[in-house]
Parts: sequence; structure tokens; C-alpha cells
Amino acid sequence: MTNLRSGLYNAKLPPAGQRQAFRKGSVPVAVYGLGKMGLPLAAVYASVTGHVVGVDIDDDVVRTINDGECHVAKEPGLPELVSEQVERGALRATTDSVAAAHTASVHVIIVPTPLTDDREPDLAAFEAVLDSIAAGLAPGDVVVVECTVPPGTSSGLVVPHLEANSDVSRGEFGVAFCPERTSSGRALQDITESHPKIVGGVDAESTRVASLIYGEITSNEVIAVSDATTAESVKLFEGVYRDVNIALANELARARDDLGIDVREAIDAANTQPYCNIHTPGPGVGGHCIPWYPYFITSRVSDDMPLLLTAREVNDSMPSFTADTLRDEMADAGRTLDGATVAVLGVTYRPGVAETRATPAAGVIDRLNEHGATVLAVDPMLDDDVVASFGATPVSLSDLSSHTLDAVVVVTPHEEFDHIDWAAFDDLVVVDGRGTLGDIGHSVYTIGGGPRR
Ligand SMILES: NC(=O)c1ccc[n+]([C@@H]2O[C@H](COP(=O)([O-])OP(=O)(O)OC[C@H]3O[C@@H](n4cnc5c(N)ncnc54)[C@H](O)[C@@H]3O)[C@@H](O)[C@H]2O)c1
Ligand SMILES: CC(=O)N[C@@H]1[C@@H](OP(=O)(O)OP(=O)(O)OC[C@H]2O[C@@H](n3ccc(=O)[nH]c3=O)[C@H](O)[C@@H]2O)O[C@H](CO)[C@@H](O)[C@@H]1O
Repeated sequence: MTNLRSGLYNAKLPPAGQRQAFRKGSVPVAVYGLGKMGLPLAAVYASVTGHVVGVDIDDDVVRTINDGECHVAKEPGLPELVSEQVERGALRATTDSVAAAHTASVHVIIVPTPLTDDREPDLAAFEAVLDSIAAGLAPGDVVVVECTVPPGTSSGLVVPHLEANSDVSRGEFGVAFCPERTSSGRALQDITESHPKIVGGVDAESTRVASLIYGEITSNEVIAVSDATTAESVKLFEGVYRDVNIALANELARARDDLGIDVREAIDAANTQPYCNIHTPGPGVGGHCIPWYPYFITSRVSDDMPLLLTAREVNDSMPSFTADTLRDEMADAGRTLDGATVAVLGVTYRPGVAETRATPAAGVIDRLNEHGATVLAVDPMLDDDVVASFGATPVSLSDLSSHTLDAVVVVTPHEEFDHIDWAAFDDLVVVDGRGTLGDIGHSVYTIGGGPRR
């Protein structure tokens, strides 16, 4: 067994020895945050190093994991990997973040970094983790930030925060930003192989150590960029690229009736050019990534950045546009939304992910309520109280056909909706937000696609 007296940062061992020590469990790892992103990451680290302590503030999460169970739904391979790693003693979970920090030499942070109500990055959870790490920080440790943070956070917040709250000085510990490029539903694949891993350290030694670590975690390339701020910006640039391009698709979709074409068809045809990658229109942009990342940049930049903010306005207009489209389609059918019973299908922000942060369904339900509709909502991934919190009456998918519906809005097409018996309903007016419905025997208007009577 290679003996590594301290961590990898400024380690005296040659790189090959450091890699061996990392893989043999001589470099204990703590992963702070065991949610949709953190648990897969902790499980992969455990499969590589055999020595991971996961930290979460949620007792139920910790208990579930220590029972060898997996609380993250619809993540292929994750339940088996968690069970295997807990069984072999490679992964354990705790709420004691300070104790975990004392044992670990690699500290991986992947906790929520949401927005405040005035659209400023909310780093409260992140800084709470820094406090715990500082309490257990030792020379040779390295802190890996995987959760999305504003540019300049690693060098401007993490390093001084740890130095001020520990007995360790900068230059004795490493900090690197190594953004997770993971999509729910394919997390293990994304962590271990799908994309190159970006790493950027606050100094060259931090970058070196991060590159060594992720050279063991992923089979894909590890791309070391100039510094941590560059890596932080890479993550945000990916996200704002997506938000702006979705906004382009949505703005074109709003013009569908004036153009008199199927905008989705035109987008698909335009995208046959290699330089064209127009995204897909829909009822809005949700999740705690894409709709929030623009504000991580604008909050740190003095320039106005009108493109990012205009794209946000366009995407944030889509839930109301979707509900107003239903109102107009009802009117075209000589009917009114006022007093109508409407079922919203899908409340999570995208199919197969039990996440409602910034979900477009919230705006759709609000607007339908404003129009006087009686709003029901179906989401097989959510408890009734969560659905009800959005101002809709929760209905199970099995009970849906027992209701007399006037209209349906498909916001998030969970795969369970593929089996709806549409013949059980009479004369529905349907707005399909995601273009997943075929000919269902009812009047359907697809956002971007237009009407199909
Ligand atoms: N979900 C995604 O698709 C996605 C994509 C890109 C980036 N991210 C980044 O990853 C972060 C985490 O995402 P997620 O989907 O895993 O969130 P999540 O809500 O599924 O899980 C977050 C976990 O962190 C725990 N937690 C909160 N505060 C904590 C603290 N102080 N110490 C320890 N644990 C704490 C929570 O209890 C929860 O279990 C996001 O905020 C974002 O920055 C997520
Ligand atoms: C590591 C990481 O950060 N991963 C993120 C994660 O993002 P995510 O889980 O938040 O999911 P997204 O797919 O980005 O969707 C967000 C919302 O935008 C809507 N949307 C999407 C595309 C489109 O053409 N039209 C739309 O309307 C969709 O319905 C949903 O509401 O995975 C993405 C790759 O899947 C990554 O790019 C993204 O960085």
C-alpha cells in the first residue's frame, strides 16, 4: 500500500504513486450534497477510491443511503451502484459535515446554489459547507467545487473563506472548479464517460491535482483550462448558450400563426446545416440550471448583457403564452376557458426528473387560473401536496378519465402519458407544449407546430 502521509496537494509521491494512493483509498474523499447530482457522483468516487463519506443535511437521505438504498428516482444503474458501494464499505453517509471534513483529503462540493428572490446567486448552502471544510482542512487537502457558482467564486470566496477559518494557508491546500456536466436520467454515464471533464484550479498545483483525480473518474478527456474562473465561466457559458437558443426557438414559435407554417418542421430542416442548432420550442424553461445561470453572470458583470436578459424574458413568457394559446383555441371552437375544466399533464420541469424548481407548469397553472379555469394536474413523480402547492387540484393518472374535461395542456410529457386513453374523453381542446402527441382524435395545437383539427 502506498503510504500518503497527507493529501495530494504538494504531495511528495510521484504522480503514478499519487494515482495509486487515490485508487487504493489512501486519499479519503468527502462529497457534500447527496441529491440528484451528488449521490451519483459520490457513488462513482466510491467505486474508484473505495473510501468516500457522503454528507447531507437531510437525515432521511443519509439513512436511506446507509441502508444501501437510493432516493434518486429514474437514474439507471444508480440503485445498484449505491447498494454495491455501501455493501463493500466504500460509501457511507453522515450529517456530521465537520467529522467528514476531518477525515477527508479531497472535499467535493455539490450542494444547491439557487437564486435569491432578487435574482442574486444564493450561496448560503455552499458557504455552510465551506465552514465545515474549514473546520477539518489540513495541508495537502484539495477542495473540488462541482456545483455551479458565479465567476470568481473559487479564487475570490473559497480560498479566503477557508484560509480565514482554518489553520491552513493558501499554497498549502488546493481549490479547483470542476463543473458537473450531468443530466438527470443519465448521471452515471455523464460522470464517467459522456463529456470531457473541465478542470480549473486557483493555482497550477490545484489544476494538476484536479486533473489527476478526474483522470481516474472519467474515461473521457480531462481538459485543464487556465484557472478556476475560466472553468466557472465555461459552465455558465454552456448554460446561457442553451437558454438563448431555446429563447430563439420560442420566439420563432410565437410567430407560428403569423407565418402560417409548422415552425418545428422549419427548425428541423434549418438544423440540417452544420452551423445551425436551433433548439426546441416549448411551454417554458425550468430546472435549477438553465433559467438561473444567466443571473450568475449578470450579477458579476457591469455591462448590461441585453441578450441574456431578453432571452430570459422570452422563455419566461412561454407559460402564459401557452395558457393564452389554449384560451384562443377554445374561442376558435366557440368555447370559453372561463369555467372550463382543464388538466395540466406534467408539473416537473422535464420528463423523468422529480424536480419542480422554476417549472413552467407553475406559470401555466397560474395563467389558467387567471382565465377562470378549474385546473387539475397530473404528475406521476410528485406527491399530491406538491402538485396542490402550484394551485391545481392533483389527480392521479388512473383517475383522470373519471373527470369531465374541456381541455388539456401537456407541459411535461412523462412517459406514463403515452398510455392515456384519449378516446375516453369527448371533444377536448388540447395544447401540446412539447410536440409529443400524435393524432389523438381531438383538436391539438402544438406550441410551434400549430393547429391540427
Ligand atoms: N440537477 C441538474 O441537472 C444539475 C445540472 C447542473 C448543475 N447542477 C448543480 O448541482 C447542484 C445540485 O443539484 P442537485 O440536482 O443534486 O440538487 P438536489 O436538490 O437534488 O440535491 C441537493 C442535495 O444537497 C443537500 N444539501 C443542501 N444543503 C446542504 C448542505 N449545507 N450540506 C450538505 N448537503 C446539503 C440537500 O439535502 C439535497 O440532498 C445544483 O444546484 C447545480 O449547481 C445540477
Ligand atoms: C450539467 C448540467 O448543467 N446539465 C444541465 C442539464 O439541464 P437540465 O437538466 O436543466 O435540462 P435541460 O435539458 O437543459 O432543460 C432545461 C429546461 O429547458 C427546456 N428545454 C430544453 C431544451 C430545449 O431545446 N427546449 C426547452 O424548452 C426543458 O424542458 C427544461 O424545462 O442537462 C442539459 C442537457 O440536457 C445541460 O445542457 C444542462 O447544462
